[in-house]
Amino acid sequence: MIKQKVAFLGAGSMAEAIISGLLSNKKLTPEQIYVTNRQNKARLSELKELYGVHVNTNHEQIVKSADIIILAMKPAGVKEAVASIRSFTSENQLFISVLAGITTEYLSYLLGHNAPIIRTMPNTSASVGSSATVISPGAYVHDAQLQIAASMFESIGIVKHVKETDLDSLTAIVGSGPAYMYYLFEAMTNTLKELELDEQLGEELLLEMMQGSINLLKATSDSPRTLYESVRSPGGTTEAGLQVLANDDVQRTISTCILRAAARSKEITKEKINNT
Ligand SMILES: NC(=O)C1=CN([C@@H]2O[C@H](COP(=O)(O)OP(=O)(O)OC[C@H]3O[C@@H](n4cnc5c(N)ncnc54)[C@H](OP(=O)(O)O)[C@@H]3O)[C@@H](O)[C@H]2O)C=CC1
Ligand SMILES: O=C(O)[C@@H]1CCC=N1
Repeated sequence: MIKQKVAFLGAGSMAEAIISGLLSNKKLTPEQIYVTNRQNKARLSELKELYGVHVNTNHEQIVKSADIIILAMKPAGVKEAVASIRSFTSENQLFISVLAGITTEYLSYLLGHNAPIIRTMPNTSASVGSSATVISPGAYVHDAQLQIAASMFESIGIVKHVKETDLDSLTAIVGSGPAYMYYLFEAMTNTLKELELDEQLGEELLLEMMQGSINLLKATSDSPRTLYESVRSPGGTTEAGLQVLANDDVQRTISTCILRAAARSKEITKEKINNT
C-alpha cells in the first residue's frame, strides 16, 4: 500500500489504465488519487464516476498538495502542461512521466527546479494488467522513490529497470510494439474474407493461435527460427508462405519499422528544444 497522494496531469487512456491498475491491486485508495486534464470536464466526470477519484479542472488544487505527480499528457502538450503547474510544484514532490521521447533533463528544465523525475514507458496492455513497463530514474531520484514508482507500475504488469539512454529504443519495443502486433493481427483477419471463412470463427482461432505461439515462445529455450523451422515441412504449406515473406524481405521491413519508431522517440525532445 502506497501512502502518498498521487496527482495525474492528463486523464486519457494511459492515465485511466494506471488508475485502474492501482485501484484494483489496492496500491492506492480512490481518496489518494487526484486527476486533472486540459479542458474535458465530461472525461473527468467519467473517471470520478468509474473510480471514485477526486477530479478538478483547477491544476493548482490538484497538484499543490500531491506527493507524486504523474505526467500523462501527449508529448506535444508537455510545455503548456508543465507551465500550468510549475509555480505550484517543488523539489519535495516526485514526478513520474509516461511521455514518449521526453527526457528527464528536459522535464527538469521545464519545471525549473531539481525535483526527482522518473521516466517510464508502459503500454496499453496496462488496461488488462499486462503492460511491459520500463522505468528509469533521472537525477535527484532516491532509491525509495524509484521503488514506489516501480511498485505503482507493477500494478499494471511487469516492470524492468533500465538506463534512460535505452528508453527511446525501448519505447519502440514496449510502447509502440502493441500497435505492430495489432497491425499483424489485422492483416491476418483481413485475409479471412478472401479465404471465404466465417470471420467470427476465424478471429477466435487466430487469437488462440497467436496466444499459443506466444505461450510456446515463453515456455521454450528454442529460438524463433527453430520454432518456425519445426512448423515448416519441405514442399508443404508453411514453406510456401515463408517463401513469400522472404521474397518481400518482411523481416527487414519490421526492423526498419522499429528503428524508425526508436529514432522518432529521440527526435521528440530535440524538436521541443529547437522550438524553445
Ligand atoms: N497510448 C499509448 O499506447 C501510450 C502512451 N504513452 C504516453 O502516454 C501519454 C498519454 O497518452 P494517452 O493517454 O494515449 O493520451 P490521451 O490523448 O488519451 O490523453 C491525453 C490527456 O492529456 C490531457 N492534457 C493535454 N494537455 C494538457 C494540459 N496542458 N494539462 C493537463 N492535461 C492535459 C488531455 O486532456 P484534454 O482531453 O482535456 O485535452 C488528456 O486527458 C503520451 O505522452 C504518450 O506518449 C505511453 C505509453 C503508451
Ligand atoms: O505513439 C506514441 O507516441 C505513444 C508512445 C508509445 C505508444 N504510443
